[in-house]
Amino acid sequence: MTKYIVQGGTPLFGEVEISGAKNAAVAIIPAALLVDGVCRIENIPQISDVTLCLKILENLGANIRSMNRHTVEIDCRHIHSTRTNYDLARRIRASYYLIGALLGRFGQAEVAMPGGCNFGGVRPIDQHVKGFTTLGAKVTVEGGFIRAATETGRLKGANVYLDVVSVGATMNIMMAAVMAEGITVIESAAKEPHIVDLANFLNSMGANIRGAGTDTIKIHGVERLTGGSYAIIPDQIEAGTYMAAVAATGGQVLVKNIIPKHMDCITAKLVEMGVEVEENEDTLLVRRSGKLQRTNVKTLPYPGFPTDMQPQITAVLTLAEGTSLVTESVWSSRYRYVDELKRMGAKIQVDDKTAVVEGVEYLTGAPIQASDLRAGAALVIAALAAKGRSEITQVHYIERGYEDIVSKLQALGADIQSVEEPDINLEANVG
Ligand SMILES: CC(=O)N[C@H]1[C@@H](OP(=O)(O)OP(=O)(O)OC[C@H]2O[C@@H](n3ccc(=O)[nH]c3=O)[C@H](O)[C@@H]2O)O[C@H](CO)[C@@H](O)[C@@H]1O
Ligand SMILES: C=C(OP(=O)(O)O)C(=O)O
Repeated sequence: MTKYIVQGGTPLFGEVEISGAKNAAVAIIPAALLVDGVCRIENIPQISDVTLCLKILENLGANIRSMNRHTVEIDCRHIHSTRTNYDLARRIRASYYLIGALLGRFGQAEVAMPGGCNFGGVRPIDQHVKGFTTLGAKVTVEGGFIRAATETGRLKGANVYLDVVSVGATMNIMMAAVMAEGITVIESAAKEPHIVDLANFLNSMGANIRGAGTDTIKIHGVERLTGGSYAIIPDQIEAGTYMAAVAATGGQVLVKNIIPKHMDCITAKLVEMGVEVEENEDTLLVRRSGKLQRTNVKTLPYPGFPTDMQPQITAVLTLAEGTSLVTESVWSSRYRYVDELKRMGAKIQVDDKTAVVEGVEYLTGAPIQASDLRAGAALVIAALAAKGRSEITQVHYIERGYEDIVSKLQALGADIQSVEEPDINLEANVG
């Protein structure tokens, strides 16, 4: 079992380089299945979700060459199966993209029901299914697999009106439609930066997608996608997490390799809280010396405040002067980390979708456990700011989405170590 040991209370100083975006990478890698050629993908983050995505593709017959730590070449010219490995696919949320990609290229797909972060509520995929069926596929669930297939081997372009703004459904339907016959229009589409990134990737391989980043996306089906080279955008949420860490601990950090526009929704909130943020071409200088001020935060689809930053900003608000309200409006529930923050002395009351956060003078280190990826990030932030020692367990969740988080924080002066410990066998101690 790996755990992080954090001795908190040290302000962060220095520079941090942001990696490629997880939620773009986990879509673009499956999208390589649509390409009848070699895709060179650069700025791939070294995280466990990416490793899994690559393994799933390899099992389907993709030839994957690692060119360097952040660049892979994926050759999907000789895919031999449209049925994914059950145990691999069920472990990540993004495995749902394999359905759109396989269906779009081969007219059929069999993929395990997706996993991913468990926020304590449901994570439906009905809008994905609605999109596939509107394009002419039959979708069933059998033996834990989602099976999607067309009668003719090729989907037919159509208008898809999403009932909820869904990142996953928007990207999945885009993948399925890229080689469909005719034109597909996705209405009420999500607008996150990774949606634009996926469209740019597919267009660079020969697709014809217009309007990504707006709520109407138009896709002219093409016959074939060929190879090319593409670099993934920087991770908005990883960058936001380091910004939040500086806000919590104090100090000054240059956050490098970012797209400032993508950060506006996060920067604006931190500035309201008294954090100074200086924007340059592809960096943000983040500084906090005075007291943190209270604010209210409501998560919304892009360009609103991202739900994937909600736990991290809440961790910062536990140390702000006054009472803040945090409202989660994307997911029905995403507060499993709150009990862990309370172990550190945070004062938070959750009532349905709203957390009432009463700022405290300081947090104290404690043994705490990550319950999902961003919950884990929030605990790291709290532990860095807290007085004393924290032990964070279940850090494999954190490593799903943060490349080298321990060494990046150490380079900023944080006292954080990753340690391996044998699992405790409770049964062996009985009697
Ligand atoms: C791999 C990946 O990119 N994961 C991100 C993606 O998840 P994911 O794609 O699962 O999230 P969605 O944008 O689809 O979900 C948004 C909302 O729509 C609802 N919904 C979604 C699909 C559907 O078929 N039916 C339905 O009702 C969900 O319950 C949720 O309330 O976007 C979320 C919202 O920004 C992020 O938190 C996740 O980090
Ligand atoms: C919830 C997240 O990821 P996933 O959808 O892959 O579980 C996330 O990135 O915060």
